[in-house]
Formats: sequence, C-alpha cells, structure tokens
Amino acid sequence: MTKLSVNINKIATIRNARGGNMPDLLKAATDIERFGGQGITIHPRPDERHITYQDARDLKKIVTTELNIEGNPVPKFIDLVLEVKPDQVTLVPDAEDAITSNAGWDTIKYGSFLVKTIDLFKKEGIRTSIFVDPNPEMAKAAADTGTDRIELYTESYAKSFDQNEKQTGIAPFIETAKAATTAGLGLNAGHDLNLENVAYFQKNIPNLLEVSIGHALICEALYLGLENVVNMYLNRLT
Ligand SMILES: CC(=O)[C@@H](O)[C@H](O)COP(=O)(O)O
Ligand SMILES: NCC(=O)COP(=O)(O)O
Repeated sequence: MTKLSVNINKIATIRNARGGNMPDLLKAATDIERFGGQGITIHPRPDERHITYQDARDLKKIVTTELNIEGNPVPKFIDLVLEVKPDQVTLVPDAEDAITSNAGWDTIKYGSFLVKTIDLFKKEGIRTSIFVDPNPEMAKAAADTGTDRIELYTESYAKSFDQNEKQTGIAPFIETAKAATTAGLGLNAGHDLNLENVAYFQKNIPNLLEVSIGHALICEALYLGLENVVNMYLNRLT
C-alpha cells in the first residue's frame, strides 16, 4: 500500500499572508490525519516563507501518524531535525532562494557528504530519505550513503502527463524504482503529483511506500474541500 503524506507548506503560506493564525496549521494537520491522511510533510525553508522552525517543533507534539521533515541539510536544518526527531527526514538539495525544489541529489558527487549526514540522523533513530532524479545510477549511489529510502522527484513525470506523454515520462521512474528495490532501498515519491496524475504513477511504480503531496492538494481543496480531497487521493492510492 502507498501511504499519503500531506505536505502542509501551503497552509502555512496562507497563514503567514496575514501574520495571524488563520488557517490554524496544527488544527489542519490534526484534521488531515482524522480525514485519513497517513503522514504530514513539511519543508521549513531557511527564509521560513511558509513553515517555520517553530511549526516543526509544534507539529512534533501533535502529529500521530508520521512527521516527515524535508529540507537542505544546512547546519540549522540539521540542528532542527536532531531536536525535533521526526519519523523521517528527506534531504533535498535546494538552493536557498529556489522558488521550490527543482533537482535531486547527485548522490555520486555528494556521496561522502551524504554518508556523514545520513549517519547523524540514523544514530537518532530517524528514518532517512534522499530526494533524487529518476536516474538508476543515482539510486544505486544513494544506497552507498546508508539512506533508508529515496524519494523520486516527480516533476518531469507530471509535465509528461500534462503533455499526454505519460508512458514516456514514467519510463525512467520505473527503471529507477527497480534499481532502488534491487539496492535494498525503500521508495517514496513527490513533487507536482495531483488528483489527475497520481493513480497512473502509483499503479506503474513497484514498491512505492509513500507519496508526499502538497501544492496541488491544497489548491484542489480550495474547490473540493480538504476532507473530500484527502479521501479522493486515498481512493486513487489503493
Ligand atoms: C521536496 C519537494 O518536492 C517539496 O518539499 C516541495 O519542495 C515543496 O516545497 P514548496 O511548498 O516550498 O514548493
Ligand atoms: N516531497 C514532495 C512534497 O512534499 C510535496 O510536493 P508538492 O506536492 O508540493 O509539489
């Protein structure tokens, strides 16, 4: 079964727009879990444009499914994760000023850095995942870092789906998923997945443990309602 981890960054975006506490991020996280969401994902960026470091601390106290914290492992991020001790940390090679995540790790070039960083988290019992492009060589090299899982960066698949080229677009993801399984890695996926494209992806990717979905889900919820959208995703993932 593929678990749905809801990324609540964009709920924090709306909250921060007025400087108050509406929408209440913690209530939203609790409600998402009550609606059937199987995890909460956050991506506290260095500028705290949406999720703040304090949100991460507060969410740790109330999330009852799984808390996944994503981010570039700069020192302050590492310190936050070691303090909060989420269920999972997902390392993403984001530039500080990136509008969103836009690449996976070069797990060959940054192998030694990733080995050291992964070890820090695993020593604290935190499950680790590395954000990678759909490239079997990157998956194989990821296994050498000691990571528990990789997360497939699915933007290129989403774009191919929109261009009616999903069969071509998904091909490298299938190959990378097979390489990950052969290397003994768990498999997550995320970025630009939505109600239209998620089912085809999940049905074609073997051993997919978790998808983390945020931007589209929150946008869809503006029209369809949060509880309804969470259940629509769950239905597409069974
Ligand atoms: C790694 C990943 O794909 C997500 O965390 C994505 O980066 C969401 O970040 P934003 O919500 O800031 O776009
Ligand atoms: N890891 C992907 C994630 O958490 C959400 O990405 P998106 O659905 O906001 O593009």
